Amino acid sequence: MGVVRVGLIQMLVEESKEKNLSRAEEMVREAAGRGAGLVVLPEMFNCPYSNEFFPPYAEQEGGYTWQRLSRMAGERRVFLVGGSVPERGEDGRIYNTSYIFDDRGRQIGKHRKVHLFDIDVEGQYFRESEILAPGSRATVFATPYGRMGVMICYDLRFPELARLLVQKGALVLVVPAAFNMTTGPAHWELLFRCRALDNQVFALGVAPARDEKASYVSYANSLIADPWGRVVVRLGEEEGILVEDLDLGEVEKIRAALPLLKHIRRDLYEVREKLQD
Ligand SMILES: NC(=O)CCC(=O)C(=O)O
Repeated sequence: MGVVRVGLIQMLVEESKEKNLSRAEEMVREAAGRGAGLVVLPEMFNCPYSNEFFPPYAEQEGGYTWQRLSRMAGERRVFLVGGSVPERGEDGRIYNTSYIFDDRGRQIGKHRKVHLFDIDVEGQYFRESEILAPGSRATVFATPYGRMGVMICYDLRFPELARLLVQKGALVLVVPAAFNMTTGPAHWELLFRCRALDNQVFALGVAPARDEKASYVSYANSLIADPWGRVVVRLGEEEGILVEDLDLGEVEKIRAALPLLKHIRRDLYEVREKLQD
């Protein structure tokens, strides 16, 4: 367990996949140049966040976007959580998928969004389930700094999934996301602080920059919450990169002083993974 310098990429997502990939590449290069060892991209970073775009943008694992991500990680020598992209699964269904690479460009993890974003609140309607299929696994990956878990956006609202990741050893929750202008101001920071505090971990939220002209407007505000439940740093609505050192030793220190995870009454209740495929 050590100190990891993270780079959170809050990039503008446009309609052109090629431009999005080039922008991601540039910003990953900049984050690496500033010493980041782990870099994170936002949800659907290569594709506008809208159901109509998911099928034409979907690619299979190992496809063009995957190869570009692998190259970014390997060339820049960073661990890379490749935001998320529409994935065409082996079953023909489309998933909202995050690929994770080590600093040699080798895939070391893959998370398919488990909870699909189907909401109808005043100011925001979305139904991912009309196009996307849900994943069925809790994803943790190993780094030289410690283990980390991945959730994609709406997944963050489910404390059971965060707890499963923590039970599997995650010290950091990495969350590529794209909240909107209704739920973002109300819940974004609160959710990150809660998941960080109730699991005593770092929680990283990485969103696209805000584009008022898009059909779905990202709240942006990429941020880091620490195991004490504080927001350490936060961006605004513009494009930018958050580079920050996380001392993962803090997790152990805070857990020793305030032993929440030890005080769980496993004789009364439990969170358990049920694998489905
Ligand atoms: N892309 C998403 O899953 C959005 C989640 C969101 O905005 C929320 O309020 O939850």
